[in-house]
Amino acid sequence: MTDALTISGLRIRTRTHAIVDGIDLALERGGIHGLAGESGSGKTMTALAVLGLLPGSMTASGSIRLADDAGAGTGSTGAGSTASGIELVGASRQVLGAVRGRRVAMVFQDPSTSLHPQLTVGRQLTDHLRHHLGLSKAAARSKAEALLERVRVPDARAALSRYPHQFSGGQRQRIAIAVALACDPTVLLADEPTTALDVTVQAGVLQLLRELVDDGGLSILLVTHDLGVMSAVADEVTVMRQGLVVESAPREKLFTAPQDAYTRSLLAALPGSSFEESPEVLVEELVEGHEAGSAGGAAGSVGGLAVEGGSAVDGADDVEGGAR
Ligand SMILES: Nc1ncnc2c1ncn2[C@@H]1O[C@H](COP(=O)(O)OP(=O)(O)OP(=O)(O)O)[C@@H](O)[C@H]1O
Repeated sequence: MTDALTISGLRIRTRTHAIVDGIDLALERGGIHGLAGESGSGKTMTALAVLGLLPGSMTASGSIRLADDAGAGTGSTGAGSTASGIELVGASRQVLGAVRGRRVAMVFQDPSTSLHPQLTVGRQLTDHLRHHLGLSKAAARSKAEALLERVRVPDARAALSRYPHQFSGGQRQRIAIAVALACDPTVLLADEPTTALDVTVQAGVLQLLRELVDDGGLSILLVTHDLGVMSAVADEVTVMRQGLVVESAPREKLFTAPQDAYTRSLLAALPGSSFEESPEVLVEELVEGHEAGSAGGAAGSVGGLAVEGGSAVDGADDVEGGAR
């Protein structure tokens, strides 16, 4: 398999109707694939179907194949694993259990979903590492510190002793990403990972996702209703509407020559210029857009993003109330 994840003819149904009605999507290895579309179009259910986590009232059919990379992640998933990948639709609990967290991890809009409020960050990370990877206490602590450094949480060693509420929203999302990366997954499903964040920290988290992919070994399916977010970091973008794919294209093509009328209407709703080649340039544009957008009321889009200050990744998030 050349793609990290290949979705073909995916259908998700309730007893009465189709939520997702036969979609195809290929998540390229080492890329960020944006899944965009209006609320209710089926983006989240598509991501949940990858991990076999759909609500009990829904069933999935079609195919979701995860590349079965030799040496990737933490080893073979056993049953269900073939040369052409691991089929996840209809997979057994054993296969899904081996894939979840270890080969495919997920981060959500609200980082509290994956962080226990009454346990220190270090305890959560080390428990996770010891349970899944069987590391010794010392090795787990050392890897936990390295993970926090990888997601650019300042003063990683001290951060291990703190509780989630002692961090700002942006830092908490970074910690949730660290937990997700603990077992070196090959695929990260990120569902609106910046939507709940203050405008001053969104771009920094997006830039972190870009860096994690560029460092190698990780591919990201980025679910968001916000095409501005897509323009900043995605390599490919798939646009969904009412359970169907309306358009799928490389970022530049989608933003400069959208083929579908619905995509064009989404782009027309973006304030100002929304596409540039370089994420760094975009981060600057996003700040300018935000400043202009604050006056013009361009809610929830390109105009709502800004850097975190300093290195454009770290800094303001802390200043705003990071480690206290
Ligand atoms: N537990 C559930 N039972 C039945 N239908 C559901 C359930 N959860 C979501 N749905 C429906 O499934 C459809 C797709 O929802 P989904 O969450 O995938 O949309 P989305 O594109 O991610 O939008 P949003 O960003 O608003 O979450 C929606 O019509 C929603 O109402």
